[in-house]
Amino acid sequence: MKLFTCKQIAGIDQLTMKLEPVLSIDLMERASFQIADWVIKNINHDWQIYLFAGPGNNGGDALAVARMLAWSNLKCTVYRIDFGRELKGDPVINWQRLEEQNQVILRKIDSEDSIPEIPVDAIVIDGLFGSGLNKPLDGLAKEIVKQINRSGATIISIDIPSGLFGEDNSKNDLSAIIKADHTLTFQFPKLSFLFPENCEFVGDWTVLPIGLHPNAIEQTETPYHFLTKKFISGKIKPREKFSHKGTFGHALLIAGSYGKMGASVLASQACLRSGVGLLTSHVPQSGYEIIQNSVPEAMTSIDPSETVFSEVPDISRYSAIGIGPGLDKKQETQQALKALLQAKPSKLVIDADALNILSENQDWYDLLPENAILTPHPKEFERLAGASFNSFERLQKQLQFSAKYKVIVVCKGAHSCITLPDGKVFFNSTGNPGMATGGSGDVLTGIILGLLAQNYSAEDATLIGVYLHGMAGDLAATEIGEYSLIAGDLISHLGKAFLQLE
Ligand SMILES: NC(=O)C1=CN([C@@H]2O[C@H](COP(=O)(O)OP(=O)(O)OC[C@H]3O[C@@H](n4cnc5c(N)ncnc54)[C@H](O)[C@@H]3O)[C@@H](O)[C@H]2O)[C@@H](O)CC1
Ligand SMILES: Nc1ncnc2c1ncn2[C@@H]1O[C@H](COP(=O)(O)OP(=O)(O)O)[C@@H](O)[C@H]1O
Ligand SMILES: [K+]
Repeated sequence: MKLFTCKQIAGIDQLTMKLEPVLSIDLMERASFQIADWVIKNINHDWQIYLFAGPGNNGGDALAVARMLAWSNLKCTVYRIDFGRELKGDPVINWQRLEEQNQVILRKIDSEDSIPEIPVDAIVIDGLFGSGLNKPLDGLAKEIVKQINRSGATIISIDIPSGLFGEDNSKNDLSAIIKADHTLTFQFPKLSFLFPENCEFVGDWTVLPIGLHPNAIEQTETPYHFLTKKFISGKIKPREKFSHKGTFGHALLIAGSYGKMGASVLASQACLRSGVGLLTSHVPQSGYEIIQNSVPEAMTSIDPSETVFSEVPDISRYSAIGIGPGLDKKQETQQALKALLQAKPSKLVIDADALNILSENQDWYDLLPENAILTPHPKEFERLAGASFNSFERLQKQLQFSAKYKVIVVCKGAHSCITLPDGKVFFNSTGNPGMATGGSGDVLTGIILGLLAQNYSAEDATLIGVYLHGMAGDLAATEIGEYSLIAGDLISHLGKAFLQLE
């Protein structure tokens, strides 16, 4: 699914009106109906509803929603912010329709004194400002936001929490943004919803389709995408009847050190469960029995060192290489990593300590082979590319890094963010907080490695791997819940995740 900036969404709205064609007031009616329908189905009908309407179309939506809720006999009061300027366009029509309906109490807020007290057991519907916000809220608007946030009431924001920008909030006033429990957003999630620091404003979010025109969406170019099941399913290759283990590649995994062999075991198992033909796990001598016992399907390559990775084996036999989980950062490991990079493997996934070593030797970045896949969590990314003030800024750094070194970067998190050298960005839609547990990342490395070895392109191996990993986590969580989920459960649910994609 494509994701757009607020400005682009306004353009798609306009194009929809022209192409469908539909009048703006009717599009607003359609959008508002979706909101009202969700509210009617999801809230306690005994509760008082306080609707706050701003001066633009977001306010227009709120006015239409109030009228629709009154049809179902919900108890609504509308508070319209009055900046002393006349309402224009569709909000005027919706105001008149409310007056004619005469079932909703109508109030205006023109000073701080007229901001209502809101009881805890009320529902607030926030239609103050939407995607047309052009500067941080201040004055009366900010005071209303603060009063709503203080109330403890359940807050439902229309389209976007008022005060939040759809993309960059680096310069925003964070005390002037609605903290919604639910955000009901039209057609597309806004980019800012995918950044962890905005969770306190956005709450749970739901996308409500409002029938924006497919051609308008198609015509509008964007680098941003949200991974969907349909998109990923289309990339999975069936296994041919006469295929054999040679068809599915031979992966080399360089992982584990004394005391951290679990990383190698988890990544090896995940790699095998991802459909690879053959796997060789390169381990230090002390890891030999562990890997043989825990992953009998894997072959082994034994390092001369008793405890760490210190020497690159002959890599010519392997179709893809994964390196990093549990490696440690000893001097000999650092030199061996450098030697591996100098050998220019054509398909490479780099994780964990291999990334940490890289970030301590930044002059090696130029050695990164084209289309290498780097899978840092945000802290590892910070070590690689420097600190960022927020996720939006981090995304810009990530895009620069991908473009400069021609590599794919996966910044892992609740919505893992994938950047490609050509500037495309993909946010993951699968996964859950149960996956915030040691070893989850090692499993991801194994999955991506397995797919790479099977000759998926670096881009596809990354997109499929990230999506599948989260999906395995979601399947595991439905069975055992998020609390007890451990990395091994991701591996045992990979098969079911593949089945869902077929
Ligand atoms: N365009 C369309 O056809 C549709 C738009 N929809 C709604 O329309 C919204 C966008 O509407 P608008 O573009 O009118 O924008 P908004 O409703 O977000 O508000 C824009 C108004 O607020 C003022 N404003 C902006 N920032 C301000 C600030 N910091 N302090 C005080 N005033 C400020 C602007 O001058 C303008 O009058 C969407 O979020 C969505 O809720 C929906 O009705 C669906 C269809
Ligand atoms: N709250 C969350 N929601 C979805 N996925 C998550 C969440 N927390 C962690 N994950 C996923 O779990 C993995 C954790 O990786 P990482 O931080 O490298 O862990 P480790 O180093 O312990 O293996 C990532 O793929 C990340 O996307
Ligand atoms: K809003």
